[in-house]
Amino acid sequence: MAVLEVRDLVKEYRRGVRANDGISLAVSEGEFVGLLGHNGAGKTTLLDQVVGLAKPTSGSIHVAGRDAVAEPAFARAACAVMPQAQAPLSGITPRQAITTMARIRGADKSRARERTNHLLSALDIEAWADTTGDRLSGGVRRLTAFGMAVVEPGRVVMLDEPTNDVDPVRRRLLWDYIRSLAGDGHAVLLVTHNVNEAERSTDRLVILDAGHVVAEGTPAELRARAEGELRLELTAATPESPLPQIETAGSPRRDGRRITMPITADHAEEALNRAQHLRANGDIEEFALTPVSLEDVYVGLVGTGGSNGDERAGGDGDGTPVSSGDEAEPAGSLVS
Ligand SMILES: Nc1ncnc2c1ncn2[C@@H]1O[C@H](COP(=O)(O)OP(=O)(O)OP(=O)(O)O)[C@@H](O)[C@H]1O
Repeated sequence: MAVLEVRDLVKEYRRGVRANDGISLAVSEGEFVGLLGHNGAGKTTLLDQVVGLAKPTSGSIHVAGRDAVAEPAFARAACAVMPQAQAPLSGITPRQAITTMARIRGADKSRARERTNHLLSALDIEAWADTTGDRLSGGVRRLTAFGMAVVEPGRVVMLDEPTNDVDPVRRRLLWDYIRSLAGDGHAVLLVTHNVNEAERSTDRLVILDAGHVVAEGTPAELRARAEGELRLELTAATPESPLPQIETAGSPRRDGRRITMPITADHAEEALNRAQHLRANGDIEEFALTPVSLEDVYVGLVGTGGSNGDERAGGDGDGTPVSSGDEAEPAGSLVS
């Protein structure tokens, strides 16, 4: 059953910025959904509207079957939110901040203490439990904010970039904890720019571009949209070196000396042989053949992003697509 249901949501800010432009999505009990999108795609605006911090221009939001726009107090009680901005922790410690949030959200003293200890341990921040906020690192502040949000989680848990500033080891603890929240039946909606981590942990992903949902599905479903199952990454001898003659499953992309080519599994062996030959000739320095990642699909869908689409590079965030222009050949052809 969908605990969070958003339909045709439009949010137009005063100066005419259409931050959400007809978004529909649903998150069910026990489901972990990742929300991806470029800077300014409208992710935070969506979360803000669910808990009444911004009012929709049109469309509807239901939390546990109730109209969240008409009943913002209910929505706030039913949703745990970790905002994007750092929590104001000056003069208070992680232990005090998390315990206080537990009390605000209805826990009695002993439960608040127990939940706080559990979170400090699960996130491995016990060493800083009694250090005041102004002396905490950015990562520990972020983990404290996460603890504050989920100490008494509510039926919906919404997290806006919780892993920012967090070290790789604790980031894993954080992802595991978020996964366990879904395992306990909470509906989890998580905003992130970390496509690879989202791919590993979430049940489903929703990709936003300029206020629209441009794709949604399980990580495997989204990966299946890619051209070819593999990527051949080559480092050319010089930025001017011609594109190597290799049969591709789509348009190669180029970023200086770095060239990325979509390859089908059927052509993998041929592509490797060709790359080895080019390296022996000194035409390329190195190469690697890797399975297609969700990041490849994501970059193909939203590119560098931009609220009016002007900044799009035709599908590549860090490289220049060479599907048109002098060096280009149509997808699926032998490029030279
Ligand atoms: N209070 C506001 N008034 C006017 N425009 C706003 C306001 N808040 C956000 N915007 C604009 O709405 C658009 C969407 O912003 P939003 O913060 O929702 O994006 P986002 O996807 O969360 O971005 P990021 O990944 O950078 O956090 C942007 O163009 C932003 O400048």
